[in-house]
Amino acid sequence: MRTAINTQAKTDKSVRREDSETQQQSSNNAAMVQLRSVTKTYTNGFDALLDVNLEVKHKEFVFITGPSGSGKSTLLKMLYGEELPTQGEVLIDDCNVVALRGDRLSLLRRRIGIVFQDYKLIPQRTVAENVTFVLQAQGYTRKEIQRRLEPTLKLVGLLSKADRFPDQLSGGEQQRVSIARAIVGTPPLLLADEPTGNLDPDNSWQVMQILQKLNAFGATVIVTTHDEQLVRRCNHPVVQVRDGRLYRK
Ligand SMILES: Nc1ncnc2c1ncn2[C@@H]1O[C@H](COP(=O)(O)OP(=O)(O)OP(=O)(O)O)[C@@H](O)[C@H]1O
Repeated sequence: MRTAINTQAKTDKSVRREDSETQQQSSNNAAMVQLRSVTKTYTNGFDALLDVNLEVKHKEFVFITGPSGSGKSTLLKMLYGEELPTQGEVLIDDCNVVALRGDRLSLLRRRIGIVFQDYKLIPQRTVAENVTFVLQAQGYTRKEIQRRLEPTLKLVGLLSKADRFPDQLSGGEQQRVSIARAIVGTPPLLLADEPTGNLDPDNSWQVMQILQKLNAFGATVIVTTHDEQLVRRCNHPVVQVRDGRLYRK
């Protein structure tokens, strides 16, 4: 198991623009994600994470487990800059998330795909539109968007449902749309926060198989889950969060 819970020296590089270039440059042994002595205290004084250290290497697949309220979502939120640590450093590919603002934070976020438990699809938009609207906002050409859309929908098994609206899909299908949206920009890092929390065992397994396939293609994948059975079924490193501290299982 390459996942290490440790402390390392400080580095801060600028966000690199080209995903594919960065992926090629990254060796398997380089850290994709590092938390260094991270504490998160919410404004009400609650310590959600306490002096936490974590390292996830490029191309690893790691589960984050732990009881409800233990700090799993807080940990993921800090990786994409939704929450800032009260103390410590959060590094993505050696880039200090805490120091980023504006465009540089937006560029970093383009390199991170995020999947949520509740899908967060736009009801008035079709599957294809839900998957591609971020690319449109980022200024991709129509040709490039089309080039990316078809293989992405194929990968999640929804090519035939590109013109459906979210309320015409099952929960499992909606979650697969949200995975397609997260990966259509080919981010090297994929974060999934309880992606199977609303799904039955069959759909959960389907989602896990897609995430594992993306990992086999080279993405670093971090998944939070309560589902011990699912964790046991997959052979990936597990980090448990308990009372704001991390434990390797
Ligand atoms: N904005 C906030 N302000 C204050 N406390 C918060 C805030 N967000 C989360 N918390 C608290 O921090 C703790 C960790 O929350 P977090 O959502 O990270 O837990 P979790 O492990 O993801 O839980 P679950 O599995 O139920 O989603 C909880 O006790 C929660 O109540």
